[in-house]
Amino acid sequence: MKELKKIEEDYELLRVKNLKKYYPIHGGFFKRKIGDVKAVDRISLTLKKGETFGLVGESGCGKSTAGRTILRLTNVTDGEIIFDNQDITRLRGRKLREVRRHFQMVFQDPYASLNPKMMVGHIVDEPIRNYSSNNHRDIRPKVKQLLNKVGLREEDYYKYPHEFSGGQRQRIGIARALALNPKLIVADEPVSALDVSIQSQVLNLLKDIQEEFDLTYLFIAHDLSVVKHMSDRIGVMYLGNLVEVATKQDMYKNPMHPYTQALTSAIPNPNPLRRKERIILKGDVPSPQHPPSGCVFHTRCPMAMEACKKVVPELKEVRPNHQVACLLYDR
Ligand SMILES: Nc1ncnc2c1ncn2[C@@H]1O[C@H](COP(=O)(O)OP(=O)(O)OP(=O)(O)O)[C@@H](O)[C@H]1O
Repeated sequence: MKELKKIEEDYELLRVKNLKKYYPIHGGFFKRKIGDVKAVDRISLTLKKGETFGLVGESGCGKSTAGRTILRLTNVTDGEIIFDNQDITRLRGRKLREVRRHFQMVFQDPYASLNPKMMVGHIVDEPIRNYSSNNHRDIRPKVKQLLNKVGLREEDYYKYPHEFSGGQRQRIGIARALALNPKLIVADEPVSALDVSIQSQVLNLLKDIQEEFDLTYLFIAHDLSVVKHMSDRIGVMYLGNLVEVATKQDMYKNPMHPYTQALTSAIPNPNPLRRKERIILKGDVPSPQHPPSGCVFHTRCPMAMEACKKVVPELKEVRPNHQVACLLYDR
């Protein structure tokens, strides 16, 4: 089914340019600003209509912050977000609310993200009611239809979240995300809280509804194998920076950034002839409050050169459709 997916190559639904999101740190007696957590530090990416862009990286590298900032759930520190040919970087009030109806987020934890006191039907119809004067009864048929689309039953409308398993709760979250016919969904580790046995069912559901609802996904995960299953292109993040962007095939066959090479070397390969030698990175990820100078990866990079301490590498196309931010390729 995935192979038949139609990506509108020429239509950029989203363009993010030099996006920064810093969280101020306050301290001292007067609670003055004493620094910033540089959660996202100048990332650029584009999403074509209909594609799935996988964003991977270790915990704390800024993936969720990037997703939330792109959807304008938090203010932007610097940079530019163009969605559907509209600059939404600094929209506020009514205009922001209007554009937000085209975005939805599917969260990691289906236990925490659903209001336990609300009936499933009302959880799913809430976004519609937020944007219209319809009442529950007006939209009940549509909501029941949505429940069917995500593999739940019409009777489930009248139940409460605690009556469902983790996988079913994630289906409820997905039905709610579909309620307003969004154009872009950020799925933030949507299966990592679920049993392995049901992860693929939920991933397959996400793929199926992508076709049917004409969706574009930003799919966030720390696990490269999940991203591989879902994505057309993949971006690898390290300490608030995007270090490599490539098609799924290229990213796995020919990773170019030393960080991606280390990540891909950790993926188990059942074929012994294709198994790569595991690259173990030294040290821990530095604090995003005090990121290293130059290339943020240089303190752990097995290939680091003197220049890497000083020069910030730009994300550049080094092969067709393959961008890397690394001085090794900066010729
Ligand atoms: N509201 C906030 N205030 C201050 N710092 C924050 C806030 N949200 C996130 N951070 C910090 O920003 C950095 C990036 O966090 P983020 O959650 O975006 O990373 P992540 O890659 O999604 O990690 P995880 O997979 O663990 O969710 C972390 O150092 C985190 O502590």
